[in-house]
Amino acid sequence: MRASTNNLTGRPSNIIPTTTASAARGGRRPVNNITNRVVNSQPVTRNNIAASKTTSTSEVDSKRKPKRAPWDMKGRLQDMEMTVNTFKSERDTFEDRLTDYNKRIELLEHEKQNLNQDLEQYQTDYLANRKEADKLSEILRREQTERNTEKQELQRKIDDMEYETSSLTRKMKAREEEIATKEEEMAGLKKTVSNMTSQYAGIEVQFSSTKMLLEERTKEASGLKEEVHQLKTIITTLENKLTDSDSLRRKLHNLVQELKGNIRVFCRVRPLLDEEIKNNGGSDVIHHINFMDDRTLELSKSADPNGSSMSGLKGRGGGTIEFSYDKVFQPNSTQAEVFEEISQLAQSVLDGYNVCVFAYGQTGSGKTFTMEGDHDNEELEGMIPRTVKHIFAAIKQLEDKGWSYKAEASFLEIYNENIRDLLATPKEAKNLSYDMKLVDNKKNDHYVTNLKVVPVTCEAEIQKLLKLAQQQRAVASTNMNERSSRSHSVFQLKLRGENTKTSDACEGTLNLVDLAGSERLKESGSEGARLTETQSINKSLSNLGNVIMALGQKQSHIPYRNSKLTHLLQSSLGGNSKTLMFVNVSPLEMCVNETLNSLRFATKVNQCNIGTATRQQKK
Ligand SMILES: Nc1ncnc2c1ncn2[C@@H]1O[C@H](COP(=O)(O)OP(=O)(O)OP(=O)(O)O)[C@@H](O)[C@H]1O
Repeated sequence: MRASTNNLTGRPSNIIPTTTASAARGGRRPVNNITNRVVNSQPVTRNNIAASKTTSTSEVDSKRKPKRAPWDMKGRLQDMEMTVNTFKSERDTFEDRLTDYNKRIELLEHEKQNLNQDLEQYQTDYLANRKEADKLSEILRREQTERNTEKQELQRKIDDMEYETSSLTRKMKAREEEIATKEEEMAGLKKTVSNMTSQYAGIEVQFSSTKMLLEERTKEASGLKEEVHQLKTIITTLENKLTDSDSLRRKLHNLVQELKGNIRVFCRVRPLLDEEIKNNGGSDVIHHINFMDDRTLELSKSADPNGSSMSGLKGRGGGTIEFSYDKVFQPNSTQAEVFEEISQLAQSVLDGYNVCVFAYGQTGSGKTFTMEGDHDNEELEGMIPRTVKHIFAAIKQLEDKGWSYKAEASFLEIYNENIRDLLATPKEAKNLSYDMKLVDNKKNDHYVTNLKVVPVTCEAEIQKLLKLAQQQRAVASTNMNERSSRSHSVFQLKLRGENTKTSDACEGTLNLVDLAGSERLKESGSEGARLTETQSINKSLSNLGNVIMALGQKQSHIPYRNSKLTHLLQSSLGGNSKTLMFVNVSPLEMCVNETLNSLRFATKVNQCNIGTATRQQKK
């Protein structure tokens, strides 16, 4: 156990050295004082003693007066005794002082011990304080970190707020400007309002007068309404009458057609081609043909010393002759204009009629152009593609009325009285023979054995077939035309319609025929194989004429079987069908004799009444 302490030094309170009593009384004793005191105090050493002894001996020597004679032994003994005594008393003094010093050393030792204890205590305290200080600095560090974070957070908030403040200030400024503008506007508006108010007063006056006027007009309008109502009734009646008259017109149209024998003839004169214009001195005027109106043309011919015929009067020289047809198309007529005139026929096929369209004329007169045209140029497309387009568009429209149609197409040519399938490739057609056979004995419907009949659903499919056929058509050259086509081509489209709403059904066939060139043997200058071709063509064309004439004259025997062409078209030529013949005419003056023949043939055909077309209804 440590002695109880009463001061900061930790020295036991009961041990107070005399030398430090005053310091102890004054509180904490400074260590330096002790050190100083120890340093300043004289240490008890032999030298010190000797010094003090020396001092005492000299003092004794100074008292030794007078100096004793060497013989004075007694005196000298006395002196010596006195010196010994002096030494003795000095020794005692030194011993006392030594004792004193020892005590002091003891005290200092004790004090040193206390100081060491104090030092230990200080060190312990120091360590404890150090630990405490570390703890506190850790806390302080943490606190600082937290405070820093808080400070940063607060700084951020301050920044945000500053930003917000600045944007609000900006907005406020903008608002202020807006307000100023609005105020300006308002001032303007106020002015306008006041202007308008004065105007309004004027308008109000006007309004009341207009109101009165309106009342008058309303009265008038109600009268007019009544009138309109009456007029509407009249219009409805008229419309009904119009519908009736339209159907009457159709009836009359059909009646006219019937009266005309259902054969119509259109004449088309082609324009001069570029090369021909050059040869014509750069002019496209056709001098020998005069167009009187859209139904009549006049052909003139200068006197011919060789005596070619004009009006059948051989050798009588030049003159003019007039020809009239259902329509005459001049050289500048477009394909679209021509088609417009035959579109009704296309419609008739859908209604269940057989329709036959021929193109007749000499080589190079424009038959193929009229029937097929240019497949790659929509504007120049001929009657076949246009009819097909028209039919498929009409089929689509008729769907709403409950009609659905099935269509089948075939395309053949008759060359030298032989049939060739234009839709079959040479490989497909190899070893096949094409003959005409009756579908059944009761009817005159014929079909061609082995002929490719392609079901078609759209115009595009037919266009493909037409292109294929065009590639395959036999084109032979003659003196008359390099692209002369020496065969008849027959495009056939069979349509079968059914109406789900009315249970009606019908069947119609469309025949579009591009006949071979009609030039006479003499004009064509043909020889050898060409001669045979021309003879064959002439034979079938003249037989076509014979059939039409026989039909017109209502003969009991119609010579259909005399040629493949008439045989094939038997069901489409006659009372049952609507027939149209294009007579194509060359504009070349050198071809005037052929033109005359063609026009005469067409006139004969036009004069025929081949019967009444009947709709082929199926039940
Ligand atoms: N209306 C027309 N407009 C412009 N060019 C035409 C017209 N008619 C015919 N042609 C042109 O005249 C030339 C002869 O016509 P196309 O070949 O049609 O005669 P074609 O009577 O069919 O002859 P072929 O008997 O040899 O078949 C062709 O170059 C054709 O493009």
